Amino acid sequence: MPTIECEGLTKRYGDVVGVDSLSFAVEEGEVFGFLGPNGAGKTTTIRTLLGLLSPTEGTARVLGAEVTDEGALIEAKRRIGYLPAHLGFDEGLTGERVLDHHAAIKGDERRGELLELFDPPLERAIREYSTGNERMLGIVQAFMHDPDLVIMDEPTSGLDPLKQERFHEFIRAERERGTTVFFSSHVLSEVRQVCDRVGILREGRLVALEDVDDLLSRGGKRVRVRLADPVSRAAFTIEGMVGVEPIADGFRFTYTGEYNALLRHLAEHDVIDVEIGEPPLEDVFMHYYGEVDAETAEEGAAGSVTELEGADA
Ligand SMILES: Nc1ncnc2c1ncn2[C@@H]1O[C@H](COP(=O)(O)OP(=O)(O)OP(=O)(O)O)[C@@H](O)[C@H]1O
Repeated sequence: MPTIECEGLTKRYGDVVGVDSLSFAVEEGEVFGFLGPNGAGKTTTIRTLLGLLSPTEGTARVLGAEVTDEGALIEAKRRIGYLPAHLGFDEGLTGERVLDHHAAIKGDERRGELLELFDPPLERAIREYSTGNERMLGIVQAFMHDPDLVIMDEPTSGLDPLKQERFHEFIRAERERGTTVFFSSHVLSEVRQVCDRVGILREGRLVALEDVDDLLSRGGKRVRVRLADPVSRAAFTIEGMVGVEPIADGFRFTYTGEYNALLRHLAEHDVIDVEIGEPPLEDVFMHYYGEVDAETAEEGAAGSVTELEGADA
């Protein structure tokens, strides 16, 4: 049984579509990243999964509980940790009281261990907290009852780079412990670092659902080459090169073809320098984020170089 399962999940706010016909499953032990531009429907999905919004159509189950079955969902939520985008803690309480309150409701298996990694000033009132402190308190709260599933809405927003890295390490360790993690993000590098799979949402629809490794391997390589002799872009471009841009003494492009073909091609030129870098995950994501329709994006997901090129333009 998948830990999260949506079938045709649709949420409308009057005439506004929040999410439209979402179908996907998150398996036990997976770390799943949910990406999409502003207004794509990430928060709507998360709030629906937690029973805070009711679906207009379709179904969703978390830990086997239908989200519309209040009794079953209350039971399931004992085993779920939730970190909302807007934390909404009671401003007058100290951090300690917030955690004590949570402990009384859901339990407290791991507070000490978590506070060693994320250390908000527990003795101070929430109104005195910085954004990052509040986020850290939220992380401790989401994990302290040792849940089987943790759902987080943009968990690293407001954390400084050091704390973000600590959070990523922590999530990797959680994965080893077998915790299922579902989180939304705008941060591509964090998804690449910690997720097994990613779903990309655009205008309420799921436009991609795949392994991060597949996404990366299909993304090609970023290449930058400097040449001793001038050559026109048209003459230099071969199959598999995407978004070829002139730079001083050469070109930069994404390469999705066979390595040998590229090396043979480069050997025909007088090469001063060549750099072959990271797969351009950002390009792939920008393709989904950009102003193309969802149908086109799906073709791009199947590996169409032309579509990726179109998105670069
Ligand atoms: N309470 C509401 N009433 C009306 N429309 C809403 C409401 N909440 C969300 N929406 C709309 O639903 C769509 C999806 O919004 P949602 O907040 O789920 O997106 P998101 O992907 O979480 O965005 P962000 O990255 O900006 O947080 C948007 O068009 C938004 O304006």
